[in-house]
Amino acid sequence: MTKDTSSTKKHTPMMQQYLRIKQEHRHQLVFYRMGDFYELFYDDARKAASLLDITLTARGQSGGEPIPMAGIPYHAAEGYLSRLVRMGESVAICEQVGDPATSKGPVERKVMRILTPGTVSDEALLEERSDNWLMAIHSHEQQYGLSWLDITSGRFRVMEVSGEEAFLSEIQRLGPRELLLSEDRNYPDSVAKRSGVNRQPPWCFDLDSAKDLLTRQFATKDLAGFGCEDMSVALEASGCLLQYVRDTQRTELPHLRSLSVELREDTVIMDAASRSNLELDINLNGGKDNTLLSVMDTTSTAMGSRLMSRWLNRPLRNRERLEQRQNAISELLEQYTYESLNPVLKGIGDIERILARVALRSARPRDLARLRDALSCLPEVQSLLTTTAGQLLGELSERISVFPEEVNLLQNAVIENPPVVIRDGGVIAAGYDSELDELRSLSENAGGYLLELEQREKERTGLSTLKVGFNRVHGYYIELSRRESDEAPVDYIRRQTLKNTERFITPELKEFEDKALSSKSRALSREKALYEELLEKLNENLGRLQDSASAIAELDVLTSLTERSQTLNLCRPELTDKTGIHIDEGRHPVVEQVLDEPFVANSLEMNNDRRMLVITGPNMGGKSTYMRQAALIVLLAHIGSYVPATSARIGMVDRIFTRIGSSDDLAGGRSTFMVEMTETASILHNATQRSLVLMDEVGRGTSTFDGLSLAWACARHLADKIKAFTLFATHYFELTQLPEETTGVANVHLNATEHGDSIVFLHAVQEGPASQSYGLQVAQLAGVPRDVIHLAKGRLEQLEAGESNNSSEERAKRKPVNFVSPQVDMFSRPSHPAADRLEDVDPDNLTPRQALELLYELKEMV
Ligand SMILES: Nc1ncnc2c1ncn2[C@@H]1O[C@H](COP(=O)(O)OP(=O)(O)OP(=O)(O)O)[C@@H](O)[C@H]1O
Repeated sequence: MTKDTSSTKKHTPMMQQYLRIKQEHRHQLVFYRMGDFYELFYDDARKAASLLDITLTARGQSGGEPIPMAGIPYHAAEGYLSRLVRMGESVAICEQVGDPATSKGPVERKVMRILTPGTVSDEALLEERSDNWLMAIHSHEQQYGLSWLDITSGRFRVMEVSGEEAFLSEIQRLGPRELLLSEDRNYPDSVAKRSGVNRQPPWCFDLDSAKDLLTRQFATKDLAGFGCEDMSVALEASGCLLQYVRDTQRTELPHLRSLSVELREDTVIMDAASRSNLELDINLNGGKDNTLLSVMDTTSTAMGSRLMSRWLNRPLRNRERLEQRQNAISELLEQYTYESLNPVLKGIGDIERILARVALRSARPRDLARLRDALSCLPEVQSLLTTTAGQLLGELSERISVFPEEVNLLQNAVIENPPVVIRDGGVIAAGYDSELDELRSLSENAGGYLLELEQREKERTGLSTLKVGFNRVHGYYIELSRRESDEAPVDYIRRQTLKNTERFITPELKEFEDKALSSKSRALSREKALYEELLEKLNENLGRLQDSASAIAELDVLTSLTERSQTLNLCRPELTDKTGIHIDEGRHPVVEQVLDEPFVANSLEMNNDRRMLVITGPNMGGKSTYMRQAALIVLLAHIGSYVPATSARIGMVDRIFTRIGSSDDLAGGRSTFMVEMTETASILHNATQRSLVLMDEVGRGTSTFDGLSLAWACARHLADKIKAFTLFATHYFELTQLPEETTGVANVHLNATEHGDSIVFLHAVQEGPASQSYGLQVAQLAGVPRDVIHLAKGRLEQLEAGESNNSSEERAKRKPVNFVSPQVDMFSRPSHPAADRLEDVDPDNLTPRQALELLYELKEMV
């Protein structure tokens, strides 16, 4: 805060009040209510002006300085709030609670609502198809505790991970909207500088307070039942998170009913880079189209769509569970139940979030109308599922209850199409409450009474211009033209003089006004009380309602997967605990959808004798597509989905790694090559025999020899030491020698043919290495000027001639050396010192790092 706000002493009384409130809400923008405006002052004003592009002005002076101010009209506040929250800002809304008429000094004000990106539950402030995670993190050395909650569903999770990479990958998986970090911990910029980061004092992460808070929330003796009793770092994070939610919501949180532990080992692990490379729900440009989710998600409800996204981001390794999902799909397919389920599910909508708002007592009238319509659909879902025999569908059907009492209650209590807010009433149906009906009839019958009064007064006074009217400021009145106003009877008391008319009130009209207005306001408060009571009644069954909602969401995802399997012609993959991947005529689920021409299906065979495929072929030939389709098929199999192939047998994998494409991480201070090597290092450290690894053009970002050497060393390490299932696409033709050097490696290539001067890509995968590289033809296709192509052709011919002159005979003489691949074995000439150095090396006992260092050493020698 700037110096002009540091002392409250010299400030005006109003500013003193503001500064007191601001002191308690230092991390939030304070919206301070002033009549019809919310005003922001000092730094808040500067920030809001720049974020919202509104005028920064000044409101008088206080403490001897002008007060910077930015104002927002009260009626337009929602739009501005939503923009701020989307930008990751938190806002404290401070209302006038005192009566201006009786206040001495500034009207009493109080913060009534706190909006933060991770705790909003208002529909207008949320993205319908994304989870809205609030996350807290704590750490001790390399042990990280994560706790995350979606207040709009009550989903509350914890996890502990070791090591920064795992920690970063989980944050990327969940993409929290708001992140609570301790003030005394340092985290990498990708975490600490995210939008929505909120630093909390270290004592908020106290373990004992956390346990106390959590057991009170769940009304349990301890946390043993949740399986997280010993996860102290994660519990410290959970405690901070729960306290934060309590502070911002200022209401009970009955929909937070349990805390679940997530274990990384249960899932197919993907690091942050692999996840984004595969474009699961966000494409490489940051958009949402052309992603796996965009193709697979035809769910009928937003809660289903959010679950689908969670499934894709967290593939499972539990084969039994996955087979249950497959069985559910095949059952839905066989019975065509999915076609009948779709429209019913659409009618149910997003009850998960509605129920959360019911729990938070912030449900709007339309939420209740939607809940009423949704609950009325549940019996139909149940009857559609009665014929199922499968385990999972059976389980879901059991979890979906019917709620005749709640439907009845809502049908009787709420009108068919209620208004957006309860503020002005008109929500509770007639006939639901006799007291409300009576109060309403009093105020509604006013019209008839007033007409009768007008008629009566006209007759009594004989004045023809006499009219009875109502005005919001002055209330009821009798109006006479100026001309006739002098003839008003004595009991007419003058209320207001207008240009052409005079307005009066009579004792009778005043008495009626009091009664009518009071009955109106009494009806309104009665209605609000009934509304609260309604929410209360719905909350009595909250647990069962939430269970039904989550089962419906799961059914929705399964129905969507079923529809997709039919429409996209997918097949049921066989899942096995044996290692290996066998895919017949596989397709890339996303590329297939966007191509105008037919997609060329390709098979893939990987087994213990064929663990690495070196993939060559021209640029644009389809190497990346082929590799990604393998990963996406494996991933889809691990969510229980059918896959784009004619048949598939997938050995369960533990991790999927991708080193694909490169982009600079300039903001993070890393060059393309550095990014590439960091990702490669992570793969070499973490891949196992059960991992699927995609390596696309490793080493491209540096000089040819460096790059080739690196690519080669990585490939050897993956093939010889790790024995991971690896697809290795490369333009380094020298790597096609790998199958001769080591076991378990095979060559495949993407084919293309020359057509005159041009090239035709056939996109079919064939055994063996590619025969040539077609780089110049592709450049020509891409529109590189003819002169440049011509120049390049000349240079290529020179290079090729030079190479064949000096190496054809020598090459023949060279015996294959285990360590260096044919084109880099320039060091193996007997007279060279590098050759002696190589003599000392045992290639089988080299770590990748040693191999790289050795290569650099050798390079220095020549
Ligand atoms: N199997 C296929 N069937 C039809 N079209 C395909 C197929 N595979 C790839 N394509 C088309 O070819 C384009 C290029 O594919 P891809 O990016 O996989 O080539 P690449 O060999 O990795 O190229 P580069 O070496 O330049 O990275 C794709 O965008 C797609 O339009």
